Parts: sequence; structure tokens; C-alpha cells
Amino acid sequence: MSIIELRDITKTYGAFTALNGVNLTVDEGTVTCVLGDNGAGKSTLIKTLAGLHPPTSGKILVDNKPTVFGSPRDALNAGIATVYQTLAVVDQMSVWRNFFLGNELTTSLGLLRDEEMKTITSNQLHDMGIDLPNVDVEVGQLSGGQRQVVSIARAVHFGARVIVLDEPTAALGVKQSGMVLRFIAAARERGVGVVLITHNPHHAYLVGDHFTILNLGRQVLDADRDEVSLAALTQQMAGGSELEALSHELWE
Ligand SMILES: Nc1ncnc2c1ncn2[C@@H]1O[C@H](COP(=O)(O)OP(=O)(O)OP(=O)(O)O)[C@@H](O)[C@H]1O
Repeated sequence: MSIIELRDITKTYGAFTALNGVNLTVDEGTVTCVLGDNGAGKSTLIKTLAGLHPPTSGKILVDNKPTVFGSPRDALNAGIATVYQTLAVVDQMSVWRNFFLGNELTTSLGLLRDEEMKTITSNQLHDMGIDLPNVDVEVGQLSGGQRQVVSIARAVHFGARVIVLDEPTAALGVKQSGMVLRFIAAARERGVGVVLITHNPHHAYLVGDHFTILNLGRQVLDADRDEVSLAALTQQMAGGSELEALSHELWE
């Protein structure tokens, strides 16, 4: 079932059109990849999904009902969690404190239930395939991939139905990217709808069920996995026909 659907979304900034008639459906337990080069409109799409700004025209449906996100809180209440590249984690705090940041478990006297929170954090990460030897370590000591994973696990644990990931592998090496992609697959297995924003078709193709390419605000590809090969995805991302024309020019 689709959790969220964007229909014919357009966003203009003054005379400039950043999104032009974009359609996107996020289903339970699927990974929808949004690809695009710089300036394609990816951040604008994230802001629309996160309730940071309303579209100029078009509809947002949550559970098939037309919805207006007046603020990021509305998007969160609808179960949409956005994990930004600049992660909302506090480097000087432990993994478990970060995990429960803003959602701390306390006793009736207001004391933190430390041990319980540590166990839950550890189990949650373990269940999704990440074993941290110690959830007491500061987040600042984790690798970039582990930090991403903690942020995603936190969103899943606190009930996100859709997680929007903004270039989660952009700053990571091969091994770390692999860890994050494995974690994305684990979130999908739990029925979470994932929107993976990336400019890397190889990463997208490793986990994606559906692919959309944005180019200057327009959707130039919108295809299920069985309708597009990695080669076709890569070629479209690279500008496809433009590249062919360029090589023709070069060798003529
Ligand atoms: N607040 C704004 N006012 C005017 N133009 C904007 C604004 N925000 C974005 N744009 C323009 O909209 C276009 C799409 O920007 P957007 O940030 O969504 O692209 P992107 O795909 O995320 O690119 P990048 O990967 O470089 O961040 C760009 O040309 C950008 O300059």
C-alpha cells in the first residue's frame, strides 16, 4: 500500500521552476531512489516531503488522503522522518543518549532509565545487523557510516513509516557505504518506505525498487527495477543522449 504520494508537484522560486510536475509514490517496504545531478531539484523535493515548504501546485496524499504539511511537525506526525546529510546527532554524547535524544525514558521521579535505554539501543542496532561493542561511546568516535546508521535506526525505532535519506553515502568509502546500504535494506524488510536521494546510480541500483531521475526539476525517468538496467540508469544519469552527441562532436 502506498504511504505517501506526490502528484504533479511543482515548486517555483520567483520566476525559477525547481520542480516541474513531479510524481512520486512511496510504498511500504520499498526503496524509491531519487537521482539527479547538482541543481536537479533533489533538495527541493526533500523539503517538500519534510514539510519545510509547501509545493506551489500539486497534491500530497498520505494514506490516500490529500494532506497539507504546514510544518516539519506535520510531516513527522504523518510518519515521515528525514535524515539529513548534516546529521542531527551530538558528537559529544554517547550513542544511546543520541538514540533517545528528545524521547528519553524516565522514572516517575524524572530520572533517566539509563540501563533500559542502553539495552534498547543495543538491541535495535543488533536486530538491524549492526553490532557496536559499546553504546556508551561518543557518537563522534563512530565512523561516518555508523553515524548514519544510528540516525536511521533511531527514526525506525520511533515509528517512522517513511524515511527520507539525503545522500547518505555521499561522504563514505566503499565499505562504509555497504554498511549503510545493508541497513537501508534492513529497514525495508521491516516494512519502512525508504526514499533514497543520491547522485550515485550504482548505490541506488544495489537497493532500489523504483527509480526516478530529476533533471532541472523534470522527471526524465520514472521506472520500476524490472524496467531499467544499471547501465541504462547510469547512462541516463550521465546525460545520455547529450554525452552521445558530445562524443559525436569530438570524433567527427
Ligand atoms: N530558495 C531558493 N530560491 C531560489 N532558487 C532556489 C532556492 N532553492 C533552490 N533553488 C534553485 O532550485 C534549483 C534546484 O535546487 P536543489 O537544491 O533542489 O537541487 P539539488 O538537486 O538538491 O542540487 P544539489 O545536489 O546541488 O544540492 C537550483 O537551481 C537552485 O539554485
